[in-house]
Amino acid sequence: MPVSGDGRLQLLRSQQHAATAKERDRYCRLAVLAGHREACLMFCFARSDFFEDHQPLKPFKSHGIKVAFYGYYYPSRYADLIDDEQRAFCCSLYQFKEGENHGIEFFKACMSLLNLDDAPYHILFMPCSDEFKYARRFKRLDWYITTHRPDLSSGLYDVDVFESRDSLHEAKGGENRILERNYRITGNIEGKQIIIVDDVLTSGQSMADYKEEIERCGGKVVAAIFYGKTVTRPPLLLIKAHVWGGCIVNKIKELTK
Ligand SMILES: O=C(O)c1cc(=O)[nH]c(=O)n1[C@@H]1O[C@H](COP(=O)(O)O)[C@@H](O)[C@H]1O
Repeated sequence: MPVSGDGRLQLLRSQQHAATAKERDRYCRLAVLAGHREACLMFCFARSDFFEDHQPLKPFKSHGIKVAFYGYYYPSRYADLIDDEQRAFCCSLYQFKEGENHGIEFFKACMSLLNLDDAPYHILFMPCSDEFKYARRFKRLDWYITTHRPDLSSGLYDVDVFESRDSLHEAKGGENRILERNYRITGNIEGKQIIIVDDVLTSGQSMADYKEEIERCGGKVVAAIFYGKTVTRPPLLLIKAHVWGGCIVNKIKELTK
């Protein structure tokens, strides 16, 4: 039976207030079956285990190095489609970006996963849109590394962010955008084993570009850690196929019981 616009909205609201992940999953599936477009995204965000290639705190290889991230980042346009926990994580990520959250827990959690046993390692932070934001974002991790981590050294001052540029995600061209390098590596990183630290991993283009520049200056990049990884958004058809497929399989199971 077709579900009215009001009915679809009701299903969507129900899932937003669902008490458990199981309930949320059920309401999301119902809303997808009822034809609600936003429910597809909600379902996809609620079930990253189905739709994401990489999970938080599970290292993977990319561009020949080990990569780990702390949690998923949902851009603000998706704020209404995520749950409280996801929203709280994004909020902590914004605070990290603004230098209001020191990021030490994130750093410790991701570093311990890398299982690197050939210390010392040198930490290089990803240059961002201007030198003020760069220092504000990373200065407390720099403090933590220099005061508490004899196995590491901090390269906060190895990088000179010499001019401001637009935020990368306002740059046109998607993954094919031309990255404008607004920094130079001025410290001596020759022969050092480098771990890159950044706030968000999206396409991986910035990481690859930074790695190239670090290696041109004689460093060897072994790993990269990120506070968040931007969630991927698969085609709606794929999400619908997943939900409809599951529904059909369940029906067949019921009928053949
Ligand atoms: O601050 C940004 O420019 C930014 C906004 C955003 O929504 N997502 C995002 O990834 N970024 C930045 O873009 C860089 C990663 O983008 P990719 O090169 O696509 O992996 C990171 O340095 C982020 O700080």
